[in-house]
Amino acid sequence: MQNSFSATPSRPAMILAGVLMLLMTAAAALLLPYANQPTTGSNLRPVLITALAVNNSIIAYLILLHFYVKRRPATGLLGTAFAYSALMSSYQLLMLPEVFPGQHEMQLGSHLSIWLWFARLAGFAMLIMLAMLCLAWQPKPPLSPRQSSGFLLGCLLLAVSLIWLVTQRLPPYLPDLGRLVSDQGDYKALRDSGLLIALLLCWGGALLSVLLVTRLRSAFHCWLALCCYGYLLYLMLVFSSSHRLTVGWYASRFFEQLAATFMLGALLFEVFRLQKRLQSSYSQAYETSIRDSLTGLFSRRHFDSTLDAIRHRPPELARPFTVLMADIDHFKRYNDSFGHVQGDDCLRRIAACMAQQLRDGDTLARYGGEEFIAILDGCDELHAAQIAERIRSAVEQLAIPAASDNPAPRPVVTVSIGLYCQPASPLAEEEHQQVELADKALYLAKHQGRNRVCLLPATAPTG
Ligand SMILES: Nc1nc2c(ncn2[C@@H]2O[C@H](COP(=O)(O)OP(=O)(O)OP(=O)(O)O)[C@@H](O)[C@H]2O)c(=O)[nH]1
Repeated sequence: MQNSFSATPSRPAMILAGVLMLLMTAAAALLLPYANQPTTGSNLRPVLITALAVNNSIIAYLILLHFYVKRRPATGLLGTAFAYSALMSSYQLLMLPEVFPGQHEMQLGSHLSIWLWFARLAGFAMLIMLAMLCLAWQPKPPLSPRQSSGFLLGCLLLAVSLIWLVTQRLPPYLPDLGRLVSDQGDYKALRDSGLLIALLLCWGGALLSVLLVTRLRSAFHCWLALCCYGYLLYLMLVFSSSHRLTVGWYASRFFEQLAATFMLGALLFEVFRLQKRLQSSYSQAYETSIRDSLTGLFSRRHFDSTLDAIRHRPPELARPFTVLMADIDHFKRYNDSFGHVQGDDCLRRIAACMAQQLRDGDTLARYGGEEFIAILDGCDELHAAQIAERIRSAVEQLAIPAASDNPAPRPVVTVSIGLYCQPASPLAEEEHQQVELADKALYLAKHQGRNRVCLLPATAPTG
């Protein structure tokens, strides 16, 4: 069930839902004494039913999309409940005399009008209860993609057949409901007929099933419960007034709209939350993909793409840059003496030390094994040599004890550094040639006795 709408309600969300529930109750209680007061307002029935149909269609669409992702049958049924309500509202709208005044066959008689209203509300509540029942018995693994397509089709068929049954098949067999509402909009008789009690029981059942099955463990279910509560207040206000277009009549419609608005708000919030989660997972995945897991420096792949971007920038933005390649001296001996775990620690300390010596805009990466590489953008030979010397000296000053068989004069871990400075007007044109040249400089540094910086002149042959 938690997988269906996963976010546990946060404290502020619970408080907001609680406050809204209290406000709704207080507003309904305040309005009750004036429920029968007539208003001078015009008949907004078509507008209100249109709003309801649109809102419920969007809600159904969003829930069914959620079902398509999570493939939980209960979610499919819940979407069906809202789709049913939306379709029934649309049907009711098309039949209103105010919408097609000339089309007599389209106009609702009181009999059909009451029946459609009753069937929409009762069917909606029962479908919510069915969804909750399904949630309580829901099998743990979600449906397979094929099963979920079949289930979705089944759900839509269920909604459409229910509507067909309600609108086309059942009306001739129903007792005459027309007498329950007079032409002047007096529905006192409807109030006393037992239909309202039946609707109250349906929505009470729906609210109870949401509370019992979900125990409000997710934010979405909190709002679903509030939606059911909104429908209960709606029915109470219908109960307390006896005429159309009275304060109670308008207030009841307001609560019905409010119930739909809560659901829409909750679903849009789910979408927003999902987008936020997606964004943060993407950022996390991207960060992981460009980082070396041991040292936290950039990965070789990221270095390559950065170098590529620098190499291909437009000529008007071209400026010199330096490729710096550093390699820990006699690291094999270090590993052999102290073991790989301590070797890893040594790599991490040297990586952090090197990163400290560079500017924010420089790209420092682990090139592989005990080799590091950096791009010092906008850095000419003079500055690059100073920075490289600073790095070399900082690593030496870390004073990490070297292996006992290290032939260096000072028994600490050191690095050799090779530099290649690329002037603004390129000498080395081929892909990765700057790296090859920096590697060549590093080889020279090793050859000349290690723990030193060697710079390959930019005028060196590029072959
Ligand atoms: N602990 C540890 N060792 C690594 C890692 N990657 C590479 N190495 C070790 O680094 C050592 C590199 O050895 P060599 O390529 O012979 O170079 P060197 O001993 O540093 O000698 P010079 O470079 O010539 O000074 C090998 O022993 C590798 O096992 C790593 O991630 N962790």
